[in-house]
Amino acid sequence: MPSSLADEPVEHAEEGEEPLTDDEYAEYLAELGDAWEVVDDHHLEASYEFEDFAAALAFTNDVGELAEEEWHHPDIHLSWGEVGVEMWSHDIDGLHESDFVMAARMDQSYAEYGDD
Ligand SMILES: C[C@H](O)[C@H](O)[C@H]1CNC2=NC(N)=NC(=O)C2=N1
Repeated sequence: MPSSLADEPVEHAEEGEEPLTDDEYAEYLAELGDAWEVVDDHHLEASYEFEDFAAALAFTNDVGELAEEEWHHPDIHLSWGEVGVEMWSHDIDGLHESDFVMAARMDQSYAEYGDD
């Protein structure tokens, strides 16, 4: 069973490394949930929906803990019932495999907020 993207380590971009091109990131994007899209070949963007503000805040905190653990941080927009996320590698001002790993980890976390 091939390892899923979420199981990959978050390895930061090397100094001077080029951002991924659309051909290079296509395979990673295909492994992410439907919430994600690439914007301007620069960053990943997703919007996750929740039943209320409290659930959206809890997810925001989960993402924040993940970001601190991996030292790889998204921009997060918290609203009532919705969390918007943007993910890219500041060091190379573009996309790196680590951004897709983080997005896959966020999808995994979101799966725990089922519509029960
Ligand atoms: C100043 C701090 O070390 C840098 O911002 C680290 C931590 N978090 C980061 N997060 C993201 N998304 N990209 C980075 O290059 C990055 N580098």
